[in-house]
Amino acid sequence: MASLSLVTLPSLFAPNPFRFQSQNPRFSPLSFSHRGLSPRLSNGARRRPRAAYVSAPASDPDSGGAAAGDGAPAAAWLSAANAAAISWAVVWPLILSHKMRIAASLVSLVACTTCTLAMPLFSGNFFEILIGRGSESLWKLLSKVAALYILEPIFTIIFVINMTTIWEKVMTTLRGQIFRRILVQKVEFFDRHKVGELTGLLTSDLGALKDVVNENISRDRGLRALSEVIGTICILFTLSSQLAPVLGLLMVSISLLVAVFKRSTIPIFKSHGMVQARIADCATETFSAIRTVRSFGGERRQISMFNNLVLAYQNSGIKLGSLKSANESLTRVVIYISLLTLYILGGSKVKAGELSVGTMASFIGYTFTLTFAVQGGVNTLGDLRGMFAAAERINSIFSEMEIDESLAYGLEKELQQKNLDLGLLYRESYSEQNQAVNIHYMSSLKSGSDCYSLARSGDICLEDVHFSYPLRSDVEVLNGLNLTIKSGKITALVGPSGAGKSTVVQLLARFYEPTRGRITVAGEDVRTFDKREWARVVSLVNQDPVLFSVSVGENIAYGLPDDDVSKDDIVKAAKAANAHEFIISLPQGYDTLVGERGSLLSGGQRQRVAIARALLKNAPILILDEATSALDATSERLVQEALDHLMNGRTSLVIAHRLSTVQNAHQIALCSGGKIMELGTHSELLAKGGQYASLVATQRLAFE
Ligand SMILES: Nc1ncnc2c1ncn2[C@@H]1O[C@H](COP(=O)(O)OP(=O)(O)OP(=O)(O)O)[C@@H](O)[C@H]1O
Repeated sequence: MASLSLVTLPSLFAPNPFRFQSQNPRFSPLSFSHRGLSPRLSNGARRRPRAAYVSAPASDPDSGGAAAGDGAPAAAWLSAANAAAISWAVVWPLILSHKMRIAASLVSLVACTTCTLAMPLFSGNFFEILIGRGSESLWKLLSKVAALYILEPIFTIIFVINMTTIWEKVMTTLRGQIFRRILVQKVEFFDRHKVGELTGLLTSDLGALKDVVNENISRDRGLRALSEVIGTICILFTLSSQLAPVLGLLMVSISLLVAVFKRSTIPIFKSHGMVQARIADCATETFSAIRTVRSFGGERRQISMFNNLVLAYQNSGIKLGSLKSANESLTRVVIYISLLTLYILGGSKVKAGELSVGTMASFIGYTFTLTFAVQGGVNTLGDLRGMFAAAERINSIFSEMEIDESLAYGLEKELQQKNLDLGLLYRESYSEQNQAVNIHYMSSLKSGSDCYSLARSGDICLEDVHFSYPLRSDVEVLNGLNLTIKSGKITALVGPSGAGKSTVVQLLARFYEPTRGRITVAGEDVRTFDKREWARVVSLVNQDPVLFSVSVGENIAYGLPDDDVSKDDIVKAAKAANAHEFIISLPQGYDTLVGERGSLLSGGQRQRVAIARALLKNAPILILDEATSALDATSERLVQEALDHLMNGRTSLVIAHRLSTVQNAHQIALCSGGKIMELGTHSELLAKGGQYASLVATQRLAFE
């Protein structure tokens, strides 16, 4: 992923040039950049900044990834909307794209296995020479052994490097794919799944997939174990068809033992893993709620909770250890019994002159090779089981996924305009027919400039809007809401708690779409615009704006996440938002980090940074959802001034509980029971003596 690289221009900022550095790699998923595009002018056109203070993401993750086969056009995601995220059909083409490395891996695998399997044979010859029966000289044999000792590690290195590289690349692509597929899901998907669940999917579940190769490329594991088992059995039957079955029996019993062990430990492993996860949960919850813990004196309770979990973890760990040691001992017993049988049978054959001492010695060597290889192979099977379980978990989450088509297609269209050949990850599902459907869908979407000019000049109308949240589809939150938000004017939306005001905001921001009715701008249904374009024309500032844990400057620049933003533009926006003064008083000015979710700033400061971000975005439609409700009088005044500046000339919808803050709005709409019950100016509604008037009375506001 590209990190947010920042261009500094010493000539512009001398003598103390600002040095923005990407402090937080988590910021980097800002993807699909418009590198080189510049902030919009008021007419929607783009302007190139004089100097890029905060640049767009340094490299487009998709273009960068495309080289590694990493990247999927949104249309391809769509065509694969119901395809499993992890399946052979997905993974196999990714593996096959590294043909040279696969060939190198296979050749080196055969070569290093041959070296390994040749060693017991040479040991046998060694003993033959020692007892004077060998046909070659000792030094010649020893030089062959030395050559094996040199070659085996070299082939092993080639095998391990190639296998690791192939799998790392495949996993990088899969991670990118899954992240993108999550990112274009409908908002309700994020209502349904916890953040921890989704991050777990990208980290531990995909980690299990990654480990299956990383942990099985060593000797006696995975493919090497398999090739050693096959090779050893062939050699043994060639050496002695009578003794080979003894070792065959040994192999079967060890496999059974390890398999039984693995099965018996599954529940303990599971509970061990679960307790581990609960320990992590407990620690995260305690530390993130440390102020609540302190204020309630809850330290003892948290300590005892943690101790109980650690104790449970210890007990399951000890149980696992005991089972492991039992398995080890049993394996050894089986090896010893086999060796004893081999000594008895083989010894008598050597004595009778039916078997050479060298062959007998080789057999003993192969006993160990086979044992370890079989044991390793069974362990690999266990890991594979874990991998399939992880893939199943990932696929089960994906099976519920519903791609936000309008967002994905918008993204696809943008990428196509940039002539980005991303390579298709879901080739098998990206048929010509799919492409035709996608192109048709995309061409029916209105262009970005249409969207911008309509949003600048047209009224927004909510026409007979009905809505239920997908997770509570039986409860109708909005039922037939009609409202016209006039272009360039301020409309206030007020009403009792739970009336549906924030829901209107969510629909206007198109986080959700109405279940019935429509929202139009200048008469055009907003669904005819792709969501990326729509997002550019709507600015949303709410009560608790989320800042990223990067610097103040970068947070403001996020108003235009795909553009190179100049320092001048950032400062201008900050000044207009009444934020410049406090920003320059911070230790590193615009370079000061704001902490997780902006926790190192006060509520009012966060709010003003968010307003500066919205000012930089310069969107024609503005939505303020309780933007000043959490502030004290001084902050509120500063923020209100900034908001007045922001609202100037824009189509604004303001939601406020404190009616004093909206009395000057051009029109006030009273929402109740999912409908607009009253509409007019403050004085008109007061004169009407309805619900608004009684709300005003309740708040004891002496307006006139
Ligand atoms: N994501 C959601 N999923 C399901 N129901 C929701 C969701 N968000 C809100 N609701 C429900 O929708 C109804 C309207 O909520 P909404 O937040 O729009 O009210 P509001 O008028 O903004 O209230 P307040 O003034 O208290 O913020 C409430 O009953 C709420 O429980």
